[in-house]
Amino acid sequence: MKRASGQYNAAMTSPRTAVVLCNLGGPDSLEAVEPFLRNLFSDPDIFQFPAAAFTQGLFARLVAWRRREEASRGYAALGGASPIGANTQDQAWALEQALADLKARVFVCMRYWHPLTGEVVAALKAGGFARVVLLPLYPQYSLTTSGSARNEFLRACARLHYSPDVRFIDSWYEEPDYLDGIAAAIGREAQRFSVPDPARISLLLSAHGVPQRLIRQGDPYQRGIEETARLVRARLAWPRVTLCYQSRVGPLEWLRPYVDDVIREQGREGVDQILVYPIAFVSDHIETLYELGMTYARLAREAGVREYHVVPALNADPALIRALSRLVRTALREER
Ligand SMILES: C=CC1=C(C)c2cc3[nH]c(cc4nc(cc5[nH]c(cc1n2)c(C)c5CCC(=O)O)C(CCC(=O)O)=C4C)c(C)c3C=C
Ligand SMILES: [Fe+2]
Ligand SMILES: [Fe+2]
Repeated sequence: MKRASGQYNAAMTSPRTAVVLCNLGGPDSLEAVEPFLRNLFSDPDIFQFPAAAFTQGLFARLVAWRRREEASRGYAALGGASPIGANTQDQAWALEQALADLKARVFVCMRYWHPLTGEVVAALKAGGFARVVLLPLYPQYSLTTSGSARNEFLRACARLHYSPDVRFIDSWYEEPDYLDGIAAAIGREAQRFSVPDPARISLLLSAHGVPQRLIRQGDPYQRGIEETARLVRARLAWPRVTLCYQSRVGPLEWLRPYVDDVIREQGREGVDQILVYPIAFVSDHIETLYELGMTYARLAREAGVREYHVVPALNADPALIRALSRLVRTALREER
Protein backbone atom coordinates (compact mmCIF):
# COMPACT_ATOMS: atom_id res chain seq x y z
CA MET A 1 0.00 0.00 0.00
CA LYS A 2 1.31 3.44 -0.90
CA ARG A 3 0.85 6.54 1.19
CA ALA A 4 -1.63 8.84 -0.55
CA SER A 5 0.58 11.83 -0.79
CA GLY A 6 3.51 12.53 1.06
CA GLN A 7 6.17 14.82 1.88
CA TYR A 8 9.00 12.69 3.09
CA ASN A 9 9.45 13.02 6.78
CA ALA A 10 12.64 12.32 8.62
CA ALA A 11 10.87 10.20 11.24
CA MET A 12 10.17 7.65 8.51
CA THR A 13 13.90 6.96 8.24
CA SER A 14 14.23 6.06 11.90
CA PRO A 15 15.43 2.48 11.30
CA ARG A 16 19.02 2.67 10.04
CA THR A 17 18.63 2.63 6.27
CA ALA A 18 21.07 1.42 3.62
CA VAL A 19 20.72 1.77 -0.10
CA VAL A 20 22.52 -0.98 -2.00
CA LEU A 21 23.47 -0.17 -5.59
CA CYS A 22 23.79 -3.50 -7.41
CA ASN A 23 25.96 -3.84 -10.48
CA LEU A 24 27.74 -6.60 -12.31
CA GLY A 25 31.31 -5.83 -11.26
CA GLY A 26 34.41 -6.33 -13.32
CA PRO A 27 38.00 -7.51 -12.87
CA ASP A 28 40.29 -5.02 -11.14
CA SER A 29 43.43 -6.57 -12.71
CA LEU A 30 44.21 -8.93 -15.58
CA GLU A 31 44.83 -11.72 -13.02
CA ALA A 32 41.22 -11.27 -11.87
CA VAL A 33 39.72 -11.88 -15.32
CA GLU A 34 39.52 -15.66 -15.07
CA PRO A 35 38.13 -15.86 -11.50
CA PHE A 36 35.64 -13.09 -12.39
CA LEU A 37 34.45 -15.12 -15.40
CA ARG A 38 34.27 -18.25 -13.23
CA ASN A 39 31.93 -16.40 -10.84
CA LEU A 40 29.80 -15.26 -13.76
CA PHE A 41 29.46 -18.68 -15.36
CA SER A 42 28.70 -20.28 -11.95
CA ASP A 43 25.57 -18.13 -11.60
CA PRO A 44 22.46 -20.35 -11.85
CA ASP A 45 20.48 -17.28 -13.02
CA ILE A 46 22.81 -16.86 -16.04
CA PHE A 47 23.13 -20.55 -16.91
CA GLN A 48 20.43 -22.80 -15.55
CA PHE A 49 22.20 -26.06 -15.00
CA PRO A 50 19.80 -28.92 -14.37
CA ALA A 51 22.42 -31.21 -12.82
CA ALA A 52 24.27 -30.81 -9.54
CA ALA A 53 26.14 -27.68 -8.46
CA PHE A 54 29.32 -29.71 -8.83
CA THR A 55 28.73 -30.03 -12.60
CA GLN A 56 28.02 -26.31 -12.88
CA GLY A 57 31.32 -25.63 -11.11
CA LEU A 58 33.24 -27.70 -13.65
CA PHE A 59 31.37 -26.07 -16.54
CA ALA A 60 32.15 -22.58 -15.15
CA ARG A 61 35.86 -23.40 -14.90
CA LEU A 62 35.99 -24.68 -18.45
CA VAL A 63 34.07 -21.79 -20.04
CA ALA A 64 35.97 -19.18 -17.99
CA TRP A 65 39.27 -20.69 -19.08
CA ARG A 66 38.20 -20.70 -22.74
CA ARG A 67 36.89 -17.12 -22.64
CA ARG A 68 39.72 -15.57 -20.60
CA GLU A 69 41.92 -14.55 -23.54
CA GLU A 70 39.24 -12.79 -25.52
CA ALA A 71 37.91 -11.01 -22.41
CA SER A 72 41.45 -10.03 -21.32
CA ARG A 73 42.05 -8.25 -24.64
CA GLY A 74 39.21 -5.86 -23.76
CA TYR A 75 40.37 -5.25 -20.20
CA ALA A 76 43.99 -4.81 -21.38
CA ALA A 77 42.83 -2.15 -23.86
CA LEU A 78 41.25 -0.28 -20.92
CA GLY A 79 44.51 -0.27 -18.96
CA GLY A 80 44.23 -3.72 -17.35
CA ALA A 81 41.01 -3.35 -15.33
CA SER A 82 37.30 -2.65 -15.67
CA PRO A 83 36.26 0.90 -14.78
CA ILE A 84 32.84 -0.33 -13.60
CA GLY A 85 33.87 -0.31 -9.91
CA ALA A 86 35.06 3.31 -9.92
CA ASN A 87 32.07 4.50 -11.95
CA THR A 88 29.59 2.75 -9.66
CA GLN A 89 31.34 4.15 -6.56
CA ASP A 90 31.01 7.69 -8.00
CA GLN A 91 27.28 7.06 -8.46
CA ALA A 92 27.04 5.85 -4.85
CA TRP A 93 28.72 9.01 -3.50
CA ALA A 94 26.49 11.26 -5.58
CA LEU A 95 23.37 9.38 -4.47
CA GLU A 96 24.41 9.51 -0.81
CA GLN A 97 24.64 13.31 -1.11
CA ALA A 98 21.24 13.46 -2.79
CA LEU A 99 19.79 11.46 0.12
CA ALA A 100 21.61 13.43 2.84
CA ASP A 101 18.33 14.50 4.47
CA LEU A 102 17.45 10.82 5.07
CA LYS A 103 20.88 9.99 6.50
CA ALA A 104 20.85 6.81 4.39
CA ARG A 105 24.20 5.15 3.64
CA VAL A 106 24.79 4.00 0.07
CA PHE A 107 26.76 0.80 -0.61
CA VAL A 108 28.08 -0.64 -3.87
CA CYS A 109 27.40 -4.37 -4.28
CA MET A 110 28.82 -6.33 -7.20
CA ARG A 111 27.59 -9.68 -8.44
CA TYR A 112 30.83 -11.19 -9.79
CA TRP A 113 33.74 -9.16 -8.38
CA HIS A 114 34.56 -7.17 -5.26
CA PRO A 115 32.83 -5.80 -3.30
CA LEU A 116 30.93 -9.11 -3.56
CA THR A 117 27.44 -9.57 -2.13
CA GLY A 118 28.57 -11.65 0.87
CA GLU A 119 31.06 -8.93 1.89
CA VAL A 120 28.40 -6.21 1.60
CA VAL A 121 25.76 -8.16 3.53
CA ALA A 122 28.30 -8.77 6.33
CA ALA A 123 28.98 -5.01 6.49
CA LEU A 124 25.24 -4.23 6.57
CA LYS A 125 24.70 -6.66 9.41
CA ALA A 126 27.69 -5.34 11.35
CA GLY A 127 26.44 -1.76 10.80
CA GLY A 128 23.01 -2.61 12.24
CA PHE A 129 21.04 -1.60 9.15
CA ALA A 130 17.45 -2.69 9.75
CA ARG A 131 16.15 -1.48 6.40
CA VAL A 132 17.72 -1.99 2.97
CA VAL A 133 16.68 -0.65 -0.42
CA LEU A 134 18.11 -2.88 -3.14
CA LEU A 135 18.51 -0.78 -6.28
CA PRO A 136 19.96 -2.57 -9.33
CA LEU A 137 21.73 -0.28 -11.78
CA TYR A 138 19.92 -2.06 -14.61
CA PRO A 139 16.94 0.04 -15.75
CA GLN A 140 15.26 -2.99 -17.39
CA TYR A 141 14.65 -6.08 -15.25
CA SER A 142 16.08 -9.44 -16.33
CA LEU A 143 16.49 -12.57 -14.25
CA THR A 144 20.14 -12.60 -15.43
CA THR A 145 20.89 -9.18 -13.89
CA SER A 146 18.50 -7.62 -11.32
CA GLY A 147 16.94 -11.01 -10.51
CA SER A 148 20.34 -12.57 -9.98
CA ALA A 149 21.43 -9.68 -7.73
CA ARG A 150 18.30 -10.10 -5.60
CA ASN A 151 18.68 -13.89 -5.34
CA GLU A 152 22.33 -13.61 -4.32
CA PHE A 153 21.48 -10.92 -1.75
CA LEU A 154 18.78 -13.10 -0.16
CA ARG A 155 21.10 -16.15 -0.10
CA ALA A 156 23.79 -14.10 1.64
CA CYS A 157 21.27 -12.77 4.20
CA ALA A 158 20.12 -16.33 4.96
CA ARG A 159 23.73 -17.54 5.30
CA LEU A 160 24.52 -14.75 7.75
CA HIS A 161 21.22 -15.00 9.71
CA TYR A 162 20.41 -11.40 8.90
CA SER A 163 16.81 -10.41 8.17
CA PRO A 164 16.39 -6.69 7.46
CA ASP A 165 13.28 -5.15 5.87
CA VAL A 166 14.40 -5.37 2.22
CA ARG A 167 12.74 -3.27 -0.47
CA PHE A 168 13.50 -4.33 -4.02
CA ILE A 169 13.32 -2.02 -6.98
CA ASP A 170 13.05 -3.86 -10.31
CA SER A 171 12.41 -2.12 -13.67
CA TRP A 172 12.74 1.64 -13.50
CA TYR A 173 13.26 2.75 -17.12
CA GLU A 174 10.10 4.89 -17.01
CA GLU A 175 11.70 7.40 -14.59
CA PRO A 176 11.29 10.78 -16.34
CA ASP A 177 14.62 12.18 -15.08
CA TYR A 178 16.45 9.14 -16.44
CA LEU A 179 14.79 9.51 -19.86
CA ASP A 180 15.44 13.27 -19.93
CA GLY A 181 19.09 12.57 -19.04
CA ILE A 182 19.39 10.18 -21.99
CA ALA A 183 17.85 12.64 -24.45
CA ALA A 184 20.16 15.42 -23.23
CA ALA A 185 23.27 13.20 -23.40
CA ILE A 186 22.43 12.14 -26.97
CA GLY A 187 21.87 15.77 -27.95
CA ARG A 188 25.25 16.79 -26.48
CA GLU A 189 27.20 14.02 -28.19
CA ALA A 190 25.51 14.78 -31.54
CA GLN A 191 27.28 18.15 -31.51
CA ARG A 192 30.54 16.33 -32.25
CA PHE A 193 29.52 15.46 -35.81
CA SER A 194 30.64 17.70 -38.67
CA VAL A 195 26.95 17.97 -39.63
CA PRO A 196 25.22 17.89 -36.22
CA ASP A 197 21.78 17.65 -37.78
CA PRO A 198 19.53 14.80 -36.52
CA ALA A 199 18.26 14.37 -40.08
CA ARG A 200 21.81 13.37 -41.08
CA ILE A 201 22.63 11.09 -38.13
CA SER A 202 21.70 7.44 -37.73
CA LEU A 203 21.12 6.74 -34.03
CA LEU A 204 21.64 3.17 -32.80
CA LEU A 205 20.20 2.30 -29.39
CA SER A 206 22.36 -0.64 -28.39
CA ALA A 207 21.26 -2.98 -25.58
CA HIS A 208 23.19 -5.86 -24.05
CA GLY A 209 21.74 -9.01 -25.61
CA VAL A 210 20.48 -12.17 -23.93
CA PRO A 211 19.78 -15.61 -25.41
CA GLN A 212 16.38 -15.79 -27.17
CA ARG A 213 15.60 -18.89 -25.12
CA LEU A 214 15.50 -16.74 -21.97
CA ILE A 215 12.83 -14.50 -23.51
CA ARG A 216 10.78 -17.56 -24.59
CA GLN A 217 10.89 -18.66 -20.94
CA GLY A 218 9.12 -15.40 -19.99
CA ASP A 219 11.95 -12.99 -19.07
CA PRO A 220 10.59 -9.41 -19.49
CA TYR A 221 13.97 -7.92 -20.51
CA GLN A 222 13.24 -7.49 -24.23
CA ARG A 223 9.90 -5.82 -23.49
CA GLY A 224 11.66 -3.39 -21.13
CA ILE A 225 14.29 -2.56 -23.73
CA GLU A 226 11.68 -2.01 -26.46
CA GLU A 227 9.63 0.23 -24.16
CA THR A 228 12.72 2.27 -23.20
CA ALA A 229 13.56 2.68 -26.89
CA ARG A 230 9.99 3.84 -27.58
CA LEU A 231 10.16 6.42 -24.77
CA VAL A 232 13.57 7.73 -25.91
CA ARG A 233 12.36 7.96 -29.53
CA ALA A 234 9.32 9.94 -28.39
CA ARG A 235 11.53 12.42 -26.50
CA LEU A 236 13.95 12.94 -29.39
CA ALA A 237 11.78 12.64 -32.51
CA TRP A 238 14.82 11.86 -34.67
CA PRO A 239 14.05 10.34 -38.08
CA ARG A 240 16.44 7.38 -38.03
CA VAL A 241 16.65 5.33 -34.82
CA THR A 242 17.47 1.59 -34.74
CA LEU A 243 17.29 -0.70 -31.72
CA CYS A 244 19.96 -3.41 -31.73
CA TYR A 245 21.79 -5.81 -29.38
CA GLN A 246 25.46 -6.31 -28.50
CA SER A 247 27.85 -8.55 -26.54
CA ARG A 248 26.73 -12.00 -27.64
CA VAL A 249 28.65 -14.82 -25.92
CA GLY A 250 28.54 -18.52 -26.94
CA PRO A 251 26.80 -20.49 -29.64
CA LEU A 252 23.11 -19.79 -28.85
CA GLU A 253 20.85 -17.48 -30.85
CA TRP A 254 20.66 -14.10 -29.03
CA LEU A 255 18.28 -11.15 -29.50
CA ARG A 256 18.57 -9.57 -32.95
CA PRO A 257 19.52 -7.48 -34.84
CA TYR A 258 23.16 -7.60 -33.75
CA VAL A 259 24.77 -4.15 -33.66
CA ASP A 260 27.70 -5.23 -35.87
CA ASP A 261 25.30 -6.42 -38.60
CA VAL A 262 23.46 -3.07 -38.44
CA ILE A 263 26.71 -1.07 -38.74
CA ARG A 264 27.82 -3.12 -41.79
CA GLU A 265 24.42 -2.79 -43.41
CA GLN A 266 24.24 0.98 -42.85
CA GLY A 267 27.79 1.35 -44.16
CA ARG A 268 26.69 -0.41 -47.37
CA GLU A 269 23.71 1.93 -47.62
CA GLY A 270 26.04 4.94 -47.49
CA VAL A 271 25.20 6.20 -43.98
CA ASP A 272 28.13 8.41 -43.00
CA GLN A 273 27.29 9.51 -39.42
CA ILE A 274 26.44 6.92 -36.74
CA LEU A 275 25.79 7.73 -33.08
CA VAL A 276 25.45 4.85 -30.58
CA TYR A 277 23.68 5.06 -27.22
CA PRO A 278 24.12 2.10 -24.79
CA ILE A 279 20.50 1.84 -23.67
CA ALA A 280 20.83 -1.02 -21.14
CA PHE A 281 23.70 0.54 -19.17
CA VAL A 282 24.06 3.47 -16.82
CA SER A 283 27.77 2.99 -16.01
CA ASP A 284 30.65 2.87 -18.48
CA HIS A 285 32.63 -0.37 -18.63
CA ILE A 286 34.15 -2.83 -21.08
CA GLU A 287 30.93 -3.19 -23.12
CA THR A 288 30.64 0.55 -23.79
CA LEU A 289 34.28 1.72 -23.80
CA TYR A 290 35.90 -1.26 -25.54
CA GLU A 291 33.20 -3.08 -27.49
CA LEU A 292 31.27 -0.02 -28.72
CA GLY A 293 34.05 2.57 -28.35
CA MET A 294 36.91 0.62 -29.94
CA THR A 295 35.87 -2.63 -31.66
CA TYR A 296 32.77 -1.26 -33.39
CA ALA A 297 34.42 2.09 -34.11
CA ARG A 298 36.95 0.15 -36.19
CA LEU A 299 34.20 -1.87 -37.83
CA ALA A 300 32.31 1.33 -38.73
CA ARG A 301 35.45 2.80 -40.33
CA GLU A 302 35.97 -0.39 -42.32
CA ALA A 303 32.31 -0.29 -43.39
CA GLY A 304 32.80 3.21 -44.82
CA VAL A 305 31.02 5.17 -42.08
CA ARG A 306 32.92 8.48 -41.98
CA GLU A 307 32.00 9.55 -38.44
CA TYR A 308 31.07 7.33 -35.52
CA HIS A 309 30.57 8.39 -31.90
CA VAL A 310 29.40 6.64 -28.73
CA VAL A 311 27.39 8.57 -26.13
CA PRO A 312 28.96 8.07 -22.67
CA ALA A 313 26.75 6.23 -20.18
CA LEU A 314 25.04 8.56 -17.68
CA ASN A 315 27.43 7.56 -14.84
CA ALA A 316 27.01 10.27 -12.15
CA ASP A 317 24.96 12.62 -14.36
CA PRO A 318 22.70 14.69 -12.02
CA ALA A 319 19.61 13.61 -14.02
CA LEU A 320 20.31 9.94 -13.28
CA ILE A 321 21.05 10.68 -9.62
CA ARG A 322 17.71 12.53 -9.34
CA ALA A 323 15.94 9.48 -10.82
CA LEU A 324 17.70 7.10 -8.39
CA SER A 325 16.97 9.37 -5.44
CA ARG A 326 13.26 9.47 -6.34
CA LEU A 327 13.15 5.66 -6.63
CA VAL A 328 14.66 5.26 -3.16
CA ARG A 329 12.26 7.77 -1.60
CA THR A 330 9.26 6.04 -3.19
CA ALA A 331 10.44 2.62 -1.98
CA LEU A 332 10.84 3.97 1.56
CA ARG A 333 7.31 5.42 1.55
CA GLU A 334 5.76 2.00 1.00
CA GLU A 335 4.17 0.83 4.20
CA ARG A 336 5.05 -2.54 5.60
C1 LIG B 1 21.84 -5.35 -19.12
C2 LIG B 1 22.96 -5.80 -18.73
C3 LIG B 1 23.46 -7.16 -18.92
C4 LIG B 1 22.80 -8.33 -19.31
C5 LIG B 1 21.34 -8.55 -19.65
C6 LIG B 1 23.79 -9.37 -19.35
C7 LIG B 1 23.56 -10.70 -19.71
C8 LIG B 1 24.56 -11.66 -19.93
N1 LIG B 1 25.95 -11.46 -19.91
C9 LIG B 1 26.60 -12.62 -20.19
C10 LIG B 1 28.00 -12.82 -20.24
C11 LIG B 1 29.00 -11.88 -19.97
N2 LIG B 1 28.82 -10.58 -19.60
C12 LIG B 1 30.02 -9.98 -19.39
C13 LIG B 1 30.23 -8.66 -19.02
C14 LIG B 1 29.24 -7.74 -18.69
N3 LIG B 1 27.89 -7.93 -18.81
C15 LIG B 1 27.21 -6.80 -18.37
C16 LIG B 1 25.83 -6.59 -18.34
C17 LIG B 1 24.85 -7.49 -18.72
N4 LIG B 1 24.99 -8.82 -18.97
C18 LIG B 1 28.23 -5.87 -17.97
C19 LIG B 1 27.92 -4.52 -17.38
C20 LIG B 1 29.47 -6.44 -18.18
C21 LIG B 1 30.84 -5.83 -18.04
C22 LIG B 1 31.53 -5.53 -16.86
C23 LIG B 1 32.94 -5.05 -17.01
O1 LIG B 1 33.79 -5.79 -16.57
O2 LIG B 1 33.28 -3.96 -17.44
C24 LIG B 1 31.07 -10.91 -19.61
C25 LIG B 1 32.57 -10.65 -19.42
C26 LIG B 1 33.22 -9.95 -20.53
C27 LIG B 1 33.28 -10.81 -21.76
O3 LIG B 1 33.83 -11.91 -21.68
O4 LIG B 1 32.73 -10.37 -22.76
C28 LIG B 1 30.44 -12.10 -19.99
C29 LIG B 1 31.10 -13.41 -20.31
C30 LIG B 1 25.60 -13.61 -20.42
C31 LIG B 1 25.92 -15.05 -20.77
C32 LIG B 1 24.35 -13.02 -20.24
C33 LIG B 1 22.99 -13.59 -20.35
C34 LIG B 1 22.66 -14.84 -20.29
FE1 LIG C 1 26.94 -9.58 -19.68
FE1 LIG D 1 28.77 -8.98 -22.16
